Amino acid sequence: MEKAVIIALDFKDFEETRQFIEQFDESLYVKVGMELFYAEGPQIIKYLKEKNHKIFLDLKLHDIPNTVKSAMKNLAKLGVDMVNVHAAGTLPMMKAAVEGLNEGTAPGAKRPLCIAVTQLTSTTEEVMQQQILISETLPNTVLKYAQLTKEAGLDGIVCSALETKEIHDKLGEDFITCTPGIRQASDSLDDQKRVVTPTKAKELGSNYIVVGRSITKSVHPVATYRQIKEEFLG
Ligand SMILES: O=C(O)c1cc(=O)[nH]c(=O)n1[C@@H]1O[C@H](COP(=O)(O)O)[C@@H](O)[C@H]1O
Repeated sequence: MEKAVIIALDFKDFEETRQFIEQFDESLYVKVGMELFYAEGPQIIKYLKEKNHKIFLDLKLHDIPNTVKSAMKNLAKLGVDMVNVHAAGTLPMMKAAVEGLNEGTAPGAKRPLCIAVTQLTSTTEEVMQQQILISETLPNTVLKYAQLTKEAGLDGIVCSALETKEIHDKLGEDFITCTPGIRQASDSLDDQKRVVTPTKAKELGSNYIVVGRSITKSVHPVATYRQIKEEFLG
């Protein structure tokens, strides 16, 4: 199973992104989320692909099955490596997402991996129970959503590294766990709640860690990236 540090390019526009990317001379795995994609659209994907970076397009689709299917068909045409949905969209929506991706992927090309967000790493069990009105525990909710995700034919989930081990134990090592909410011990948590260090995420078996502000707001982004990569993959 592939393991990688994915850098979240949470920048306001193309220019900020270009300035960040040009500091690196190696091929990266980057994440383009709502902020950057809504500002720049497909041209940002084209730029990153031309620079030979792998791309996780994180738009967290959550709508009726027909809409998600059509949207995924269009996203597949961008030639990205990974996309995602919210598992809360339920089984029919997730199945439709995969159908759309299959239809949109060019013949002979590899369809983008598709993963589902279980519970956001900014959510605590208390908030989930009191505001989303899910009465289960958080680990049970993540597990149930992960089971539905697998049943729908997706490749894995987004969760906290805190949940990775149980997911791999129950659903197999091949089922991808992509884990944001990564912080070094000395970092500020910001809006994240279920937080893990890169070293701990490695121990717990995460396939991908997603790291944004710890790298992008660092005084030395390249050095910080290499250090996190060494901790997670080394
Ligand atoms: O799907 C995601 O990537 C995601 C899911 C989740 O549960 N939590 C989460 O933080 N993310 C994304 O991961 C990145 C984390 O950024 P930092 O908190 O700056 O490291 C952001 O781009 C979020 O949009």
